[in-house]
Amino acid sequence: MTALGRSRPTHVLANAPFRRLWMAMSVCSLGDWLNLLALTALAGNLTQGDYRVQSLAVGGVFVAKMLPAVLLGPLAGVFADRFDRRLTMFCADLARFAVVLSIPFVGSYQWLIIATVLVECVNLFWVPAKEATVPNLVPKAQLESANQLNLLVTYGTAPIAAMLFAALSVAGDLIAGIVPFPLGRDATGLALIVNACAYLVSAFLIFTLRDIPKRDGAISTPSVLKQVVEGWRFVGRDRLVRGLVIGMLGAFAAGGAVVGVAKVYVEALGGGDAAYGVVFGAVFVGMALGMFFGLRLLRELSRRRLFGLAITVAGLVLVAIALVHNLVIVVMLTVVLGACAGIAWIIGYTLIGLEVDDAIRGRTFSFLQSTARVTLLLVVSLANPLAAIFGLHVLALGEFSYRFDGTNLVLLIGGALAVGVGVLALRHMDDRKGISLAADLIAAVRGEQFPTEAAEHVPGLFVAFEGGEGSGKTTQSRLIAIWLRDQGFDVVQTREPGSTKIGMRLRAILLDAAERGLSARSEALLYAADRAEHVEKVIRPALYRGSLVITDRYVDSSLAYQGAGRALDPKDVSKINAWATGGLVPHLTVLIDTPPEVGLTRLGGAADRIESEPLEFHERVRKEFRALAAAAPERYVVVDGTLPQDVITRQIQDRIREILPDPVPRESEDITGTMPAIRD
Ligand SMILES: Nc1ncnc2c1ncn2[C@@H]1O[C@H](COP(=O)(O)OP(=O)(O)O)[C@@H](O)[C@H]1O
Ligand SMILES: Cc1cn([C@H]2C[C@H](O)[C@@H](COP(=O)(O)OP(=O)(O)O)O2)c(=O)[nH]c1=O
Repeated sequence: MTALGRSRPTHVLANAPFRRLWMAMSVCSLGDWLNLLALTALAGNLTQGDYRVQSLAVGGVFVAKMLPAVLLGPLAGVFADRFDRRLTMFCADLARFAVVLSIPFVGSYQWLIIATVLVECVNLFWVPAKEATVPNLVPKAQLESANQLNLLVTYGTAPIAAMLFAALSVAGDLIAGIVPFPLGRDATGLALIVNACAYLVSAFLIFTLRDIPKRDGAISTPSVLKQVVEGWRFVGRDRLVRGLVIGMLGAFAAGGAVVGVAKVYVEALGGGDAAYGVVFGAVFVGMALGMFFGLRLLRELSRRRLFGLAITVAGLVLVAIALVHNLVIVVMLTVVLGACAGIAWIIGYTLIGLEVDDAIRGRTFSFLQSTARVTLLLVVSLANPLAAIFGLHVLALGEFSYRFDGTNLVLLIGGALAVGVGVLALRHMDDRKGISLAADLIAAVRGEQFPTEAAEHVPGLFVAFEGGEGSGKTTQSRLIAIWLRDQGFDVVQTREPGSTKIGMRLRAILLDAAERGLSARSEALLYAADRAEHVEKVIRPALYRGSLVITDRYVDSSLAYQGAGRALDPKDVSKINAWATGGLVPHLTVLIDTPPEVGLTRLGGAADRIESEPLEFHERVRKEFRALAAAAPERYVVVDGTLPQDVITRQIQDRIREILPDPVPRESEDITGTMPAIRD
């Protein structure tokens, strides 16, 4: 999406030859979608009567449409390379025109399938020739915009084609009512004629496009299967990407299930070809709505959570579609389904763009595209045969009878799968563990941000040490960490600022005594930035491994030093820190309360930027620490820092002992059975 800002796609269209090619592509895309709709509808109409035969017939069209690309794709790429591209595209368009036009005139299912395979074989020449031509017509800097426009017409024409198909069906029925319709058995003939004409228009546009060079460089069309296998090797390694890819494919499959069985399903509900067009279009209209408006909705919800949620809801909606036998409700639900799938796609794409390393981003995208094709092929080619095998059942419940057929079953399975994938994605990539989804959702609906994390829900144990300069935090946190390790706990001892790579740089800026000009606000933001890194890279991962995390300073330091010390609004400091930490609160905070006169005299070496603040500053800091502890005594232990070290240590140990988990987690006790428990 960022590319839109860099070079507007309209600039590419200012380029006359590309504009002409783009128009040809648009017309062809519209024709392709119309073709898919008309052929599946015609296949269904030609085999009306037997439910199983009809399901298989519609499924056959999908298989005939997809198989040539999978089997012959790479081969055709090599051939397409040897011919003049303009001539290739021109002849391909003429051939497609002739073959598509013949379908309604012949009007038999066998010819429909043969013609479909022929058209797809011709497409195998047209598509690589077009792909190879675009870089010749467009300067490199605008290639990305050109590809976006390309994508826009590839999918953007689908709802237009669906609506056109519905309109043509109605018009066809009307004409057939007045004069017996001569072409084919029904109104799909009209759609196929329009489809054939679209290819003819494209042929004309291409013919007049003299700028297409004969050939230039090789066209490479790697095998789809090879792309998938190789892509997974890179993509499968990363947990986040794995979650995203599985989720996006789940969303894709859910949409595919509806598209695959829509014709037979709509007919079972009493709808004709026009209704089929409407349901088909509803998926794409919903998708477009989801992509454009979905992200504005629930702006405050974590994107990763919204992603999983959208897929889960899509699954539930699909289940409802499977069970409700009312065409109007089904169309409305289909729009919702499309919207959920659209939201999932756009979040997935954006997250991959933002969070996946540069080095594997390109591969991830191309992996996704090729896997999406294979998924779609599998879903649509399995959906109809599965529906056919299951056949038609009518459940009689007293006076009521409930129809449940193969398409219902397919939609039900698709829905259940999507729910499973959605829940998996929610679990796999949750960035707000410990906060219930419901609480998060309610907050997001109200427009509130980041409800505080209830510390009890985080696995592991999180203890923070706080206090003024020289109060003895470092000494005590070290002693406590040793004591805990001795008991068999996995302990991560860390501190702020500066426990991450970025944090070390921030620390250098923050504590450099020469850095006098730093404003209070930027100081607060830099400490928060360090904390955000610290939480994401060190603390959270350790807690979720079940470790005990001991940190020397945390949010309270910012509230005390920046809030009270620098006199910033405590609410603001609290808010940026809640954002930075995702609301992570320690289970226990140990405050070592030492008067600044005492603490400051303990320090050796040159004073850093903060240490060299006047005494009143440190007094304010101390007061704030004590106020924070007094406000939530259950989460604090306050010890007198002037006491001898060993006395302080014992006091802290006594308090921590109360909240220590069992060193051997219950699950592993179950597994290990008779293994002795770990003692000293
Ligand atoms: N309870 C105590 N009594 C006296 N000196 C102490 C005590 N605790 C720590 N010290 C000493 O004070 C100095 C600062 O302690 P340190 O743990 O580094 O404080 P902080 O991390 O809070 O700045 C160290 O030299 C340490 O040995
Ligand atoms: C974490 C944090 C530290 N600070 C200050 C307090 C300390 O003077 C300094 C941290 O330096 P450090 O050398 O770690 O001091 P200490 O041993 O006392 O912890 O940064 C803030 O002002 N805000 C914060 O949020």
